[in-house]
Amino acid sequence: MKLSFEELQREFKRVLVARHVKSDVADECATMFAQTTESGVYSHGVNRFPRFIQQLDQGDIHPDAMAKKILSLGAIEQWDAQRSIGNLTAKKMMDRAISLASDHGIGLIALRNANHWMRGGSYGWQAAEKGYIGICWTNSIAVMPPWGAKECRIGTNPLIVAIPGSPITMVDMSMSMFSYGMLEVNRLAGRELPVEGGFDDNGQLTREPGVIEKNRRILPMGYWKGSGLSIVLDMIATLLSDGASVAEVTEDNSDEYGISQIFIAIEVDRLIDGASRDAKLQRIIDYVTSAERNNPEEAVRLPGHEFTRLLAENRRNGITVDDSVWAKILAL
Ligand SMILES: NC(=O)C1=CN([C@@H]2O[C@H](COP(=O)(O)OP(=O)(O)OC[C@H]3O[C@@H](n4cnc5c(N)ncnc54)[C@H](OP(=O)(O)O)[C@@H]3O)[C@@H](O)[C@H]2O)C=CC1
Ligand SMILES: O=C(O)C(=O)C(=O)[C@H](O)[C@@H](O)CO
Repeated sequence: MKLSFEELQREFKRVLVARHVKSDVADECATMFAQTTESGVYSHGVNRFPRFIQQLDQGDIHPDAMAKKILSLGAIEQWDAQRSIGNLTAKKMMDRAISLASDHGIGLIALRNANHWMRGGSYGWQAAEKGYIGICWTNSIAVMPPWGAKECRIGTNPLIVAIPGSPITMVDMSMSMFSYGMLEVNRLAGRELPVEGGFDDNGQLTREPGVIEKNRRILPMGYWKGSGLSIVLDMIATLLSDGASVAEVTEDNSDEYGISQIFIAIEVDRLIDGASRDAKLQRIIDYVTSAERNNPEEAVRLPGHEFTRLLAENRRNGITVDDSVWAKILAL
């Protein structure tokens, strides 16, 4: 089915207000879920809303809580999210990193006790829209086996790197070959994965999303490389925030809450003039996209460059929402 931004936002807000979330908080949170969906990231917008409500109902998320600053070390600050709403707090933390970067050239916020932030790319994009390089990542509960193992011991810990420019270039990627959200998108559409995404119960590589969602033998992106990167991202977030690691979240908590996140903003405009910046970026873009194509029908593209088109299409034609997902939300 097709829905408008307003229909999505109104329904998300209704569900939140019905759970006694304050009207202004519900409004902002609903707007972020609707914006993520409208941008084409269905996995962590509309599709993930029922899971967010489940965590709110369980008491994992504290809707009245506000993040509080713990300490300040020049361009670095440590904050405690106090289990507040993940997407709202992440937005505030990137704003704070940008403000530090405008004073120091770079700003880094390490956040503990946080909740799932949904689309990590929202916060990288937020920095890039203001002219800053945005880098952020989060840890998670253990949902992926480390390279060589069968049992989940590491997080999908997505890493986001966003570069200001026209258009913004941004990688927003899970440390697994596919995020669980993208496995769900493919399963709901009845599609096989374009490449192997994990192992089946017999230890054979598989493209069946449903099998991997069930057995959780998801592949790290780049095999051992994604496994290693997931581990060091977890270590940095844990140390700088003095917060919980994937091991602690998994062994000590009843679900995925109390996680650790990093938000970095870096100044660009005082290091290079605008015309040189644009020319250098354009040269990179042209060089990459003019590579001889493997498949003549498929253009070579840069990450993040599709969002402006997707957003315009969704605004023009309405936003595609899976019927079963919407039915679940209407019943909340
Ligand atoms: N715990 C958490 O918070 C988690 C959150 N997530 C969120 O899930 C969402 C989806 O993540 P994930 O499934 O890893 O994303 P994808 O695998 O869909 O994409 C990963 C990256 O690869 C880029 N890309 C994909 N195809 C191409 C291509 N043909 N050419 C160039 N670049 C390409 C994407 O750019 P483009 O966007 O332009 O397609 C994106 O930057 C993210 O928002 C992520 O933050 C994921 C895991 C855990
Ligand atoms: O992978 C995802 O998608 C995601 O968003 C996650 O947070 C974790 O992998 C996990 O919570 C999925 O159950």
